[in-house]
Amino acid sequence: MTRTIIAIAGASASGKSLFSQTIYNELVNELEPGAIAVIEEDAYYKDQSHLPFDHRTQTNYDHPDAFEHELMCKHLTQLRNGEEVEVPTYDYAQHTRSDKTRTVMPAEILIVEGILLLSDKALRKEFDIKVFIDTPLDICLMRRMQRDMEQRGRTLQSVVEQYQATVRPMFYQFIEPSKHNADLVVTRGGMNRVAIDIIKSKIKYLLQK
Ligand SMILES: Nc1ncnc2c1ncn2[C@@H]1O[C@H](COP(=O)(O)OP(=O)(O)O)[C@@H](O)[C@H]1O
Ligand SMILES: O=c1ccn([C@@H]2O[C@H](COP(=O)(O)O)[C@@H](O)[C@H]2O)c(=O)[nH]1
Repeated sequence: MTRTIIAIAGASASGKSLFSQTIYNELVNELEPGAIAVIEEDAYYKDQSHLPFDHRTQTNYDHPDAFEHELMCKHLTQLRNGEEVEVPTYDYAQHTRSDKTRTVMPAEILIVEGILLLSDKALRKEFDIKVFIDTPLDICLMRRMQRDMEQRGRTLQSVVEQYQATVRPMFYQFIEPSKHNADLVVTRGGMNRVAIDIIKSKIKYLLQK
């Protein structure tokens, strides 16, 4: 069986999750059970439970070193080879992994979404289709403020400070340059109906082959 791994990369709050989840939700009931799955790069943030909470708030979460990309690569290889994997789960409010894992079965179509997927050479080799969600950074910041305060237990001050200290500089150092590794660059992210339909058509085509 040929399996296809699709990477959806882009800035924080650019709409990667919305784009990925829209494709997944619109296809999941149409396809054979288990044909499609989604994995988040955020699940592979390093475990920091050995560090005091104050130290964890100081981590640069937008630098590649914050992730266990080796484990992610290993899991993608296992999934491609037809093996199930235990994906970690991440707690944004506690800034560390939770003690639960999520079992992911080897789907024919695997969508992977995350900020630094296209900046890592080893990870890039795992992807058959590479998409970059290209959303202006000021719009990402507005969305991130709202989302992080509502869903990730953050204050406005902490979002702004982190944005200036790491999120913005790391975007220019790592994420934006990685756009050139993409096969497709998508504007308007999760609301780009044409782009969503193109990826859906490609997935259906691959599953018919
Ligand atoms: N095109 C869009 N228009 C309006 N809101 C959007 C759009 N794309 C994403 N959002 C919202 O912005 C927030 C961040 O989007 P999300 O998909 O979680 O970003 P990412 O996964 O890139 O961090 C979410 O609350 C989401 O619903
Ligand atoms: O403990 C953490 C872990 C991550 N972050 C921020 O999350 C984003 C990546 O997630 P998206 O869903 O793509 O926005 C990244 O920019 C980190 O800064 C965090 O704040 N705290």
